[in-house]
Amino acid sequence: MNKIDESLFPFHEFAVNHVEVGIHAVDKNGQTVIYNEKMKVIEGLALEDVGDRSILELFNFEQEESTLLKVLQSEIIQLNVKQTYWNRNGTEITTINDTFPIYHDGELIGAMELARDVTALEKYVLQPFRKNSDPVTFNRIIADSSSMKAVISTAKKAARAKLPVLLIGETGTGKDLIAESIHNEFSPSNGLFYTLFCHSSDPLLIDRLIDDLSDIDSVTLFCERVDLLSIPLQQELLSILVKLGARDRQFMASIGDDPVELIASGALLKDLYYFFSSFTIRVPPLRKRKEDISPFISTYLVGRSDRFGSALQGITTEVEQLFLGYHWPGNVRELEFLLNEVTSLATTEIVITYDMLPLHFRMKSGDMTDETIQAADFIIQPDKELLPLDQFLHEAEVYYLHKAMKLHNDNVTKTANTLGMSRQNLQYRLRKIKK
Ligand SMILES: Nc1ncnc2c1ncn2[C@@H]1O[C@H](COP(=O)(O)OP(=O)(O)OP(=O)(O)O)[C@@H](O)[C@H]1O
Repeated sequence: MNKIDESLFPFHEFAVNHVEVGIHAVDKNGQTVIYNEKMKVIEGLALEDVGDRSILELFNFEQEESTLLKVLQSEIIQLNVKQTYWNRNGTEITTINDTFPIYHDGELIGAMELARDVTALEKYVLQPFRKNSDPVTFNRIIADSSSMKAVISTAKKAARAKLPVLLIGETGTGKDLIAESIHNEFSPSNGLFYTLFCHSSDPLLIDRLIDDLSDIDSVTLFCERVDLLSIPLQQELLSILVKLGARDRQFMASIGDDPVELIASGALLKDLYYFFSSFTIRVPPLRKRKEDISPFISTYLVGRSDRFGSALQGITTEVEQLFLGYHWPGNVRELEFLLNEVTSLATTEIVITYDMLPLHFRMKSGDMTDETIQAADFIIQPDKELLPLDQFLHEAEVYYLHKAMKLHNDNVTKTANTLGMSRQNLQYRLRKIKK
């Protein structure tokens, strides 16, 4: 490489780390060589996690599902490949990826993936419960479980009181749906429903909010996942909210974790929490209200049949058992995406059978159910053959991490503290055992 090229290295490095596109490059052995800032945000991984591990180890991909590996093997460019998954923070991410083989002096030296984050866009395009432009109301929300009934009852009180509301819950539990239903409870008198997507660290986000809202008197502002906003932007947001507060405006926000924990870890500004928390509504994860799974599926299938004439009417007992045993880290959204995937491939089938479930789901659900490994499996029995040590240690790790997560209600930070490891390390291990 000549001198002029070398002098451009700092520019290249700057561009790689500031561009709003995730970049992940691997050498021809599949080892990561470039992993930029945006990719870290998208995948929720730190560079230490990536280190010199191969991408097969890092992600919950089947070999044929990793586009980087596919391109390394086939040397064929892959364009516009959509991937949806849950990153280490439990956040659901949808990206559109372009992946290219990389050559030097005519020889293949690796592959590079460029990922565009389309999560926010995707959410609004792909929501079967948001038919056309119908406003979302409480009667759209599936709430058969007593815990969800209590949530809806508090949300209705909040709608009447018109005080700030903070919705707390894991990703995909239905916080946006509840916020919009609160707004529409007394529609049209509530005016505009404005969502501020806080997933972005764009410094102009708040400026745009001021431009959009300063002349509108009657509005509900919903700050979606305010805990994902940087602290300086949270500070800016708070001072704007205080200024905007005077007129006919309602404020709501959602966060993805316990507020005390978020404040302690520096992810949420205490004063912003106080601002929103006149009404706090905790939306339970789906694994804690499994009574909602069947009604959700029935409503989904009826909707699918009305709109696309699908013949599917239900699920087999085997699939139901699997769904009831699974821990649904992506909550209702994960269930909805799974049903989208299954129903889009169905033709004349009337019920969803185990064989119709995608391989990635069958593997995940099999690994993480209690029945897979029992404590007794670790006791040496005279009538049982000994396992190779590696296999024994692997099974013990799966068992121990699964139990530890359960004890802490699937809270990664708390489990990591108890096990004396970093959150990143635990996330990496959990992903590894899910394969
Ligand atoms: N109780 C429910 N009844 C019907 N649909 C639901 C329910 N809960 C969630 N959904 C559907 O699941 C998807 C995710 O819901 P929503 O966007 O409200 O979740 P969220 O908790 O706000 O997620 P995030 O924290 O990622 O913003 C949506 O398509 C929504 O329609």
